[in-house]
Amino acid sequence: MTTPTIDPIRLAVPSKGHLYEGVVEILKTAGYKVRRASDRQYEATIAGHPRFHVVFMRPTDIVTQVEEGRCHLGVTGMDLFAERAAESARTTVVVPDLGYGGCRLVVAVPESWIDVSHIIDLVDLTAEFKASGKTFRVSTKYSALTQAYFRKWGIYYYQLIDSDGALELHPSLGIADVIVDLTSSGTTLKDNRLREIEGGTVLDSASCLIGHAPGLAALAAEGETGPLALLLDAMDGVRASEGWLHLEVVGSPAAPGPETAAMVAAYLRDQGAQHIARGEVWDDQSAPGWRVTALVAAKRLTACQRRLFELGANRVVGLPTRFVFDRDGHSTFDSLKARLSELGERASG
Ligand SMILES: Nc1ncnc2c1ncn2[C@@H]1O[C@H](COP(=O)(O)OP(=O)(O)OP(=O)(O)O)[C@@H](O)[C@H]1O
Ligand SMILES: O=P(O)(O)OC[C@H]1O[C@H](OP(=O)(O)OP(=O)(O)O)[C@H](O)[C@@H]1O
Repeated sequence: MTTPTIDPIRLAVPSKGHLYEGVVEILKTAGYKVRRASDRQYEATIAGHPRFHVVFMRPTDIVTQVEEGRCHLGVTGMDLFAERAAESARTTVVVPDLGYGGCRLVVAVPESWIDVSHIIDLVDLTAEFKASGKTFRVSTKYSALTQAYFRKWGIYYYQLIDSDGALELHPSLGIADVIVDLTSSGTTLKDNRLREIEGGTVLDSASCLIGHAPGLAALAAEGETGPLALLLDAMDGVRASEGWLHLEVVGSPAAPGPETAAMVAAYLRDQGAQHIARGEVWDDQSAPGWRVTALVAAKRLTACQRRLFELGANRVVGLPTRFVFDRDGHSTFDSLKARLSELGERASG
């Protein structure tokens, strides 16, 4: 008798660039360490998770391969998903923002265009170009998003120049009048004497996790202990823990226990701490004391510690958190499962 082979779960990860390291780090923290020998290796396994098979691709190709079902899951930019597959019934967004790769798709004009400060100014300008027999040219890699955005603002008279990179050079070279491109720090626009205009943000983007709906439906059917649920739960736990420390404040036995602990808890609440709990403890001499635990934003702890000592703390410890699971927290797997079953019902009925 032959053992039935189980198909691998194919996860597509950007091979390099802005979106690569963030996901590899999230996966590693979640307990899914990608074993990749070199950055020229385009396939990898995940230690301890033999069902997963990682393939490295360009972020644009990831959208296509997930759409076509060759990959169950893929990490890409929301900008690329929105441009290519937003209306696809087969691709679904599993996690819209993985917490890195943030950038915006914006309309940028030459700095010298002092009369153009708002997107609405392009309505008249493009009409003027047309009236004088000129073509208003817009360079972009995002023609679908640009067209939809311009239509929304009533901008109709322009020609798209499709291009693959270094668009910021196009206005000064006379290839285009304006560009629609990504920005994050703003340095590239500034260094090329371009600027954003008000109302000119076409899209806010971040790294996202997308999936092939029919493939995911089969995996979701394996339930809460199946590999899809375990991966998504682990990623939820990691993302919920990001930026938080597990704080332990231990109080002097000399300070009146319950009252001091209550004051410390109230102070931490004011500082935005979460999941605050307090209780009685005994030191190794059996002297009674108190303890407050909480989740506190890592960036706030240093500024809090002096006040905690003033209130009666003896020791303040901030421990790194790796996973945070909260009974009322968002479950990506549960909401995905609900969405997939809705899609399934719609398709069958
Ligand atoms: N400046 C930026 N800061 C953060 N994220 C960015 C930035 N620029 C682009 N991104 C994100 O990274 C994605 C592109 O990734 P990257 O440029 O690394 O790969 P690529 O598409 O293979 O690049 P190229 O086509 O230029 O070779 C974009 O679609 C966007 O989601
Ligand atoms: O606002 P900034 O922080 O300056 O970032 C913006 C730049 O980042 C991206 O380019 P990328 O580095 O991906 O190079 P590319 O030209 O190959 O796309 C984007 O296309 C911009 O050119």
